[in-house]
Formats: sequence, structure tokens, C-alpha cells
Amino acid sequence: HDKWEIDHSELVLMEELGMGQFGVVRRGMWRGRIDTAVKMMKEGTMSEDDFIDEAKVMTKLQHQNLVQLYGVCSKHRPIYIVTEYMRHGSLFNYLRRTSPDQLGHAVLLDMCIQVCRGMAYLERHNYIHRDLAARNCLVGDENVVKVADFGLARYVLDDQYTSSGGSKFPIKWAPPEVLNFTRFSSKSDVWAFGVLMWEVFTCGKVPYGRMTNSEVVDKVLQREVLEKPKGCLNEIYNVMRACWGHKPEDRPSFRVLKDQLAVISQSVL
Ligand SMILES: COc1cc2c(cc1NS(C)(=O)=O)=CC1=C(NCc3c(C)cccc3C)N=NC=21
Repeated sequence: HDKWEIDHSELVLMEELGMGQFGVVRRGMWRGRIDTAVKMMKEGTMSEDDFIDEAKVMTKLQHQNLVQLYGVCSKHRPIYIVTEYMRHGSLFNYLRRTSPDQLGHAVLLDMCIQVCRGMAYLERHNYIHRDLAARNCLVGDENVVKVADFGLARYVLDDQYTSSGGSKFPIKWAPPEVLNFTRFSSKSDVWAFGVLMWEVFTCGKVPYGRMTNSEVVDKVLQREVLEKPKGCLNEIYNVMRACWGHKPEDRPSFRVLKDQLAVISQSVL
């Protein structure tokens, strides 16, 4: 009996939390007292066996800014992926529905610092996220923010999502080397982190507005970057621009970013 295997009978499913592209997410109670979220993987959306092998690795990645994977129910179909429950849902929704005065610059910067800590942990473990964005981070009590869905992009079968030409590919969070060669790295995650910072400091605006994917690709390959969010401090916008260095080696690591953001947090806020 593998420790990452969760027994169906120990899980009580409750209200639906949301609908992702891989399936429905519902709240669940595990062993009568542990608050969880359960993703029920729609059949055929994922190479399930590969994912179950991966789940063993993911249960070992533990950090206060990573959504903790508790395990999988893989004895039946659809398989369930069980994680800790985050009371305020996705960071993207939270930013859009929380009024700006509740989200002062100190809070917004602290959210970015928390995501950066989680990403620095993944970087240290040579783990590439591949789909970092505000929609893939979750908010818990006291504005705790955690990175979710890390690494799952590799198991998606829908090539509309996985190929950079696909209609569902996250073009707006992708750097030039991913748009041109699908070359993912922790430095491509850093580019996406810069876009996530922009999402945070615009309180949930959509990057590049209503531009089409091909318009965004042209802009990014012509080295045009997102504009400074209204009211955003120059020091903070400069960090975003560092994340958007044209070549991966021009971008800082998450380890360096963490320290840079901490200095800004102590000095200007
Ligand atoms: C309260 O509201 C919510 C809470 C959660 C949530 C969505 C909402 N609502 S919404 C749609 O944002 O409006 C998704 C999760 C989650 N894990 C999701 C997850 C699982 C189960 C398996 C693999 C990967 C991941 C990321 N833990 N808590 C919540």
C-alpha cells in the first residue's frame, strides 16, 4: 500500500470549487478531519500512469509556499488528485474580487515574495513549473499564497495546450525561447513570474488585454514588454523588467529575485 495512494473510502466529497481544463475540483474531507481539495481528472486529458509516477515525486516537494499534494486515488477512474484546501481560491480571482484598498502595495509585494519563495524552492530542486501564472496560485488564510499545479503541464495530452502553437498554450506568460523552441527552464519560469507580478500589481488585469496570441508573440519577439502598472513603484517595475530579459541568461534566478524583493520590501514599504 503506497503512502501516496489515498483510499476512496476515507474521502467525503463536498461542494464543487471550480472547473479546470483537466476536470472538476471539489472540496473534500479526508479521514474525517483534514480539509482537502480533490481534482477529478477528466478521462483522456492526462497520461495518467506518468502522472501517478510523478505524484510520488510531488509528495516529496514540501514548502510553505507550495500547495501540498496529499496523494492520489488511482485504483479507479477518474483518478483523484488530492491537495490541501486553500480557502480563498485562485490568486487571479482573489485579486479581481478583493477591493484595491484592502490590497495595499505592501500586501501585493508580500504576495509576490511568497510566490518567489515557493519558486526558489522548486528552482533549488531543479523542478520547472512550466505554467506559472496568478490562475495557478492559491490563497489561504491571512493572505498566504502558494504555487499550485507545478509540473502538471507535462502530463496534459491535449496538444492545443502543450504546443506553443496551440490555442490553449499560455502564450502571454511565455518568453522568446519558449515561443520559438518550447525550451522550458527555471529562467522561463522567471519570465512567467514577471508576468505574475504584473498581474498582482494590476490587481488581476489580463496581460496584453484583448490582443490575439499572434499579436502578443510579435510584441514579445520584438522585445516589447508589458507597461508599468498604474501606481506601481519604479523599483518594483524594474524587477519585472529584469524578469523579461530577452535571453534566459539575462534574467535573475529566483534565489536572487527573493533577495531583491526582500530589500525593496524592507526599504520602501
Ligand atoms: C475556495 O475556492 C477554491 C479553493 C481551491 C481551488 C479553487 C477554488 N475556487 S476558484 C475556482 O479559485 O474560484 C482549487 C484548490 C486546491 N487545489 C487544486 C488542485 C488539486 C485538487 C489537484 C492538483 C492541482 C491543484 C491546483 N486547493 N484548494 C483549492
